Amino acid sequence: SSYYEQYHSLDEIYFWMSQMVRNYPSFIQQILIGPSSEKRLIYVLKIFKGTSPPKGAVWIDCGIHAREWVSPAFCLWFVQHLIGTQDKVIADIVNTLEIYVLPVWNVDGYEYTWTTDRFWRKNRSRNKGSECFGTDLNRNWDVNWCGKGASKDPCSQIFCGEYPESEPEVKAVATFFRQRLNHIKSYISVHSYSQMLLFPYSYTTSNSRDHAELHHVAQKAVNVLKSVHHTSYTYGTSAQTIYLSTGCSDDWAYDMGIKYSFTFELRDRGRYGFLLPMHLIKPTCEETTAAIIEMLYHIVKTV
Ligand SMILES: Nc1ncc(C[C@H](C[SeH])C(=O)O)cc1Cl
Ligand SMILES: [Zn+2]
Ligand SMILES: [Zn+2]
Ligand SMILES: [Zn+2]
Ligand SMILES: [Zn+2]
Repeated sequence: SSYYEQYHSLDEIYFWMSQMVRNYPSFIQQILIGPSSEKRLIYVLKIFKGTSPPKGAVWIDCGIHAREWVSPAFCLWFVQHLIGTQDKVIADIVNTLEIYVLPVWNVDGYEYTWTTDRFWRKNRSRNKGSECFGTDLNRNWDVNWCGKGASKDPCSQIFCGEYPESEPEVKAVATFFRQRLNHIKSYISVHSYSQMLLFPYSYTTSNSRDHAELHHVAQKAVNVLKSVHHTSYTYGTSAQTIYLSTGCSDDWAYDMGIKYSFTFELRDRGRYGFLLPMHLIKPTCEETTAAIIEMLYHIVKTV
């Protein structure tokens, strides 16, 4: 099976990124956004094919949670698809918007799942006064930090960290966003598993002021997704659809003014869970790509 139908180690993904930049220097740039807590480098790829200045940017991150391996697999697939396809809709999008893709956010945790513990979720930072390592990078954001759905226990899988943005992986992305606030129009975070498309809020069950539009975009995306391989997704606000949680990246982005803020939970619903077999990478990436292109097409019409 092809390169894009396999899971790849961190070193392989670093090599893949350098190859993409080398092979498509006019379309792809590599941006170093900061070090991880173990001093590995965190890179974002910027994809743009336009000749006139971009009308805005969209952000897609993968691998915030280490064990969710299909997420980085999707980011690699998606970049390859943006570059390799002749699709008119995609051409329109990459000629108008810059696409920022972060293939592996939690680099230390991802490496750890390859070497030591396949089910690790958090990053690998040391916690003062505790034997337990790691903070949940999706509970460390400065938005109702460490309230419901997060824990102050360093040994918890949803440990919120010492303080908001205490983790270098979070600080790097937050800084990147603050430098580009009016430029970035959409935030999409890719997780697994449960087959859900979620949007703010997760820190309250109330609807956001943009609920109707976000609901519309999610509904369209889920319908397009289903049309590819008959995969059913649920969708709605995080708090109403899964659980209340605080300090999440999508809520932070939304409250910073990035209206089109979404979290994907890819396949499956629990049969394989985080251990999604390689032969399901292709259908998962095909359906998710179709859904995200539908969303970006809606967004590109609004800029
Ligand atoms: N805003 C959010 N959107 C989705 C989720 C679910 C993921 C599932 Se891996 C998580 O718990 O971090 C959690 C939050 Cl806080
Ligand atoms: Zn996750
Ligand atoms: Zn609704
Ligand atoms: Zn099918
Ligand atoms: Zn629409």
